[in-house]
Amino acid sequence: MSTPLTAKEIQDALGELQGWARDGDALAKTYVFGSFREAFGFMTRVAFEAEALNHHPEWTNVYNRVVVRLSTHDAGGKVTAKDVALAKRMERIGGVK
Ligand SMILES: C[C@H](O)[C@H](O)[C@H]1CNC2=NC(N)=NC(=O)C2=N1
Repeated sequence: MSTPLTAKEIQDALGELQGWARDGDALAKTYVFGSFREAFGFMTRVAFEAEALNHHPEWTNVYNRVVVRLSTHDAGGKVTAKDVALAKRMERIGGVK
């Protein structure tokens, strides 16, 4: 069972995650790319990371934009360390947008 992070732990994590914010009980970021191909390439690479982590994003793609929300279903939809880990992997892939 994943343990939900405290509000302070979430804020501390967000301090290291550029462009991310708390959205209810999730971490959220909107990535904007130069094209659909770039956006979908990002999603493809993240998909393999998510599988490796066994932790998956809730995301929407419209053309060059990918809206991401991360929370942990197994923790009642709260934010856990797994969400922070996946966000950091996404930052390494997507970089600063
Ligand atoms: C059965 C499978 O291991 C679980 O459903 C995993 C898969 N990916 C997941 N992703 C997310 N975001 N939260 C989870 O609790 C979760 N659990």
